[in-house]
Order: sequence, then structure tokens, then C-alpha cells
Amino acid sequence: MNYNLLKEIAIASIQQASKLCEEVRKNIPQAIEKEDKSPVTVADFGSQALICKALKETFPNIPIVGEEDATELRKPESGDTINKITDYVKNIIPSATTDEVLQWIDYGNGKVGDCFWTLDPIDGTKGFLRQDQYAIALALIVEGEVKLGLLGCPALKLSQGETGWLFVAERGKGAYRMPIAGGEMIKQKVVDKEDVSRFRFVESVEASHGNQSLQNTIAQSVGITSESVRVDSQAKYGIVSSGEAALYLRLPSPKYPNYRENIWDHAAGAIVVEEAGGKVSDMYGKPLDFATASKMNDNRGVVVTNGIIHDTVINAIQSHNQNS
Ligand SMILES: Nc1ncnc2c1ncn2[C@@H]1O[C@H](COP(=O)(O)O)[C@@H](O)[C@H]1OP(=O)(O)O
Ligand SMILES: [Mg+2]
Ligand SMILES: [Mg+2]
Ligand SMILES: [Mg+2]
Repeated sequence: MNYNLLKEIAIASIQQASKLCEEVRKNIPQAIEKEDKSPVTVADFGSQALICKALKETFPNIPIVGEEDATELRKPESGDTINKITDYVKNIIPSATTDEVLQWIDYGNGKVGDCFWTLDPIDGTKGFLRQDQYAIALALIVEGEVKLGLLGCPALKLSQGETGWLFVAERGKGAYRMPIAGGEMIKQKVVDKEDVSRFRFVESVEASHGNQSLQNTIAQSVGITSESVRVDSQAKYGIVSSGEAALYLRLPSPKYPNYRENIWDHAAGAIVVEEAGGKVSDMYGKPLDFATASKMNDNRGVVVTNGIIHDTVINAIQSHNQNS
């Protein structure tokens, strides 16, 4: 299958969504509380509307499994919110109406199947609200395998170059990054073991999204002596794929032992790291399951490495579990 057109449309839609998100961020967004108590903003909805519209226009038959939906926005008390979202979308698509914006958001209510997109319009909403890192994450999954991954990180600064990167990976064709506003593609490669200064590990800013004390113990046991770099969102995958860290650990939070990861929180990031030479699995070394449901019910935790240290990390987690 030729993925060039899919890639082209996906890149353009993330560039549009990135503009909307940065505009909202400049104006200091407010959090709206979802049913599960997690925050969402007008930018999460606006980003989902723009990306879903672009994808559905060109690929009407590919379902989109997105994080957000418009149910709450259709209630009369959400009038101000949907008007705000529509205003932001109109900056990019001047003809957009409120009804269309609601419909575009709901294009994201697709189901997991043989071939589908999965979309997180803003991954790391808590980071976005803090003016820290966030990502716009889109992946194409075909017969259970991530074939394309796009990760827009509008606020990300790596050790060199501008702020704002878009990571693009295609199965078997490598991973690249480009400045999010457009520009030259740079090939991604994970860090070598000899590169001591970049042999670091990344984890969430939010302590409750993982198990930071265990993550630190494991990192030390595989020879990482420097303190962790704490970053919100799938930007962590972008950092590992750029060779600026060797390890990203997301071990189950003791506070939420029943939490299951969503496919849109990992699919795009996973292929970006794998195509840069790295490895991604759950904490038992099992591949992440993107084929079955929007939640990865049979996976626990996520381990992302430069590849070389993967088995050592999995073994360190195993021995810790056996001894505790
Ligand atoms: N208890 C939890 N454990 C792990 N991840 C979580 C938890 N609660 C929310 N998340 C997800 O963590 C992601 C961002 O995490 P981080 O920035 O720390 O890497 C978000 O996608 C968020 O989900 P959601 O998308 O529903 O908000
Ligand atoms: Mg969310
Ligand atoms: Mg999100
Ligand atoms: Mg997310």
C-alpha cells in the first residue's frame, strides 16, 4: 500500500491543528472537566475537528478512533464553549459553522477495526494548561500494526534547532522530524550506549500517571545515574527517537492500579521510536495491543528504549516484582 497521500493529508492537518492549539495557548486556556474528572480545553476539541475534517474529506471510509466527542458540547449549557471552538476553527477554515464543527468532532467516534486512525488531538492536556509540553498524536493502524505515526509537538525544543517539531514515521521506512511549520526532514536515530551525556531517562511530569520511585530505581539499575527528565505527553517518545534519552518508563501508578492505557496515547509515539531503531513494549515485554479495543486491556505499563537496553530493563522490572 502506498501511504504517501495519507501522510501528506495527515501532516497538513496536524499543522493546522498545531496553529489552533498555539493560538489557544497564547490566550491562556481554561480547563473544562470531563466526566472522568480529567481536563479538556477548547483546543482539544478544535484540534480534533480540524484533523477529522481533513481526514474524512479525503479518506471517508477510514474510521477515526479519537479521544474526544461532542456529546457534552451539544448541551445548551455548552453554548459559550462551542462558540469559542467554532471561532478558533474559523481562523483556519473561515466558512466553518457550529454544526459542522460538532459533526467534525464526532467523526472521531469511529470503532477499532481492520484499518483505522487513532487520534489524540491534545495529548498531555495538563501540560498544555501549564504552558508546558503537549502533543498532537495521529496513527494509522492496519490489521493491528501501526503503519503510520505522526506526532506534532508544537512547544518542543530539542538540544538543537527551533521550537516545534513534527515527527513522522512509516513502517519499514524510518522516522523523520521536521519543523512543525514546514522544512527539511531530519532522520531520527535512537541514542548509542557510548553516548553517555544523552543516556538519560524521561518520565511524566504528573506523578500520578506512573510510579516515579520504581521508575527511578529501574533506571539506576540499568546504569542511568542522572536525574530523570520530566516531560508531559508523547513528546517523550519524540525525545527518545531523537536520541536525546535512552529510556522512557511509564509503570503502573500505585494510586490507579486499574488504569489501562488508551491506544491514542501510544500508537503514534511507538512507531516513531521503533522506526528510529528503538523498542516499545509493556512492562512484561509484551507488544502493545493496538488491534482489539481503544484501551489496551491486556497490557500493563509502557517501556520505551533505544533497543539495546530493552531486555535488561524488562529483566530489572521482573526481578523487582519477584522481590517485592
Ligand atoms: N492514572 C493515569 N495513569 C497513566 N496515564 C494517565 C492516567 N490518567 C491520565 N493519563 C493519561 O496520561 C496522558 C498524559 O500523560 P503524561 O503527560 O503524564 O505522559 C494523557 O493521555 C492522560 O490521559 P487522557 O488523554 O485521558 O487525559
Ligand atoms: Mg484527555
Ligand atoms: Mg488528549
Ligand atoms: Mg492523551
